[in-house]
Amino acid sequence: MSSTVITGIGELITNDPDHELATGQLGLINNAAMIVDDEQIAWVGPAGRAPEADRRIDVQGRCVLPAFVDSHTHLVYAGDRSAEFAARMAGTPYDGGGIAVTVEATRSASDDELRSLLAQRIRELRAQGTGTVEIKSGYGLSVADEQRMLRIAAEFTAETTFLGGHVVPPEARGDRSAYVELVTGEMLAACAPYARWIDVFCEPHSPHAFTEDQSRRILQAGIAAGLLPRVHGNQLGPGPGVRLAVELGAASVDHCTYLTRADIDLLAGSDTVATLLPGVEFCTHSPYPDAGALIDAGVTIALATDCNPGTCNSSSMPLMIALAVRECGLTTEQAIRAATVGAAKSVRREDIGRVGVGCRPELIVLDAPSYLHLPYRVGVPVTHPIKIT
Ligand SMILES: N=CN[C@@H](CCC(=O)O)C(=O)O
Ligand SMILES: [Zn+2]
Repeated sequence: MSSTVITGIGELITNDPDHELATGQLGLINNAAMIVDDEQIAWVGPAGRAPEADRRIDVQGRCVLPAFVDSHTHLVYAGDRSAEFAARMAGTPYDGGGIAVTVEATRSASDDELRSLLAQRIRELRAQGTGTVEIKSGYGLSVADEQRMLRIAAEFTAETTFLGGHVVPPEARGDRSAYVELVTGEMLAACAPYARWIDVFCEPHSPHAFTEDQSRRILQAGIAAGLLPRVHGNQLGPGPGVRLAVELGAASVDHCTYLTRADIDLLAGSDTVATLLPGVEFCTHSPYPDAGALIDAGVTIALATDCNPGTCNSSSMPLMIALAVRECGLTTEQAIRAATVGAAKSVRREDIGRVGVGCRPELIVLDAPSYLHLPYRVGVPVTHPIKIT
């Protein structure tokens, strides 16, 4: 096994406020170094005390942080909905209807086409600082198409999510209950071997998505099959998503655009992370969620891109940080925590999103001396993955 010392780190974000040298909520260490072996981080401390290693990377005073965790994406798809984006910028509201357009294009694509589109999207998000990524199905909506989406996604990540309950596909609209039967039966059985998570679009404000009862049935079936629940909720208006997520012990409820005081209190008393997706508000011309109210109540929040062809076709975590700071009431420190350790919690992982002994060496360096440059240099590609081997 070979070891690498990364040194010359002007600012190191550890997200470990308990480290003896760390300060603030980001667990910041100035003039830091770390030792990394092939699999994990082996030592973190001041540059002057770094042990010897086989190889040396000197980042010359730049800022190093854990790679972002993008805990909510829909990256397996074919087709293009840029015209829909243009219509929304002109005032057409989003209701989930465009999902069927992507379903048709995705069903028509071959495995190789989907794999190569996904590989390109993964390259794109890595260049923007993302390490671990969660990927959902949900544009197949037939047994075979959902299964192949997850099979292809699983070639790229361990965080795969079965989203047969995204919308009711066009051919099933005459009998919505029969579609729920399919999702909870044959489709779940075919998909569970390729998925870690189950998700549902629980949204009474969309004619295409699922009611509270249907969503509960879908999530409970997934749980019974060994999958862990997460929920798309409270995106288009107030609704039952948060309540259902907390009731079922979901790791995360995502969107949280429209929350009541009762929703915030429920989240505060639970272990469910509120995942905010401000790129969606940007791309759908919607109001931004009030992240400050969640933080004040003690709720753990995550930030993710929701990268998908309909509501946010961006894989840029730095953009989500900038939007969270500019529009959602977070400090830069809170936004970076949400994009790293908060998002890691939303996929129930402790080995990512932090820099500590035993963590995975998913690290990025900024072309900047300070993390403050992340939202400050909005739109500028300042993130670079650190290649250990
Ligand atoms: N809201 C549901 N699903 C996606 C949008 C998918 C689409 O419009 O294609 C989301 O998270 O925003
Ligand atoms: Zn989504």
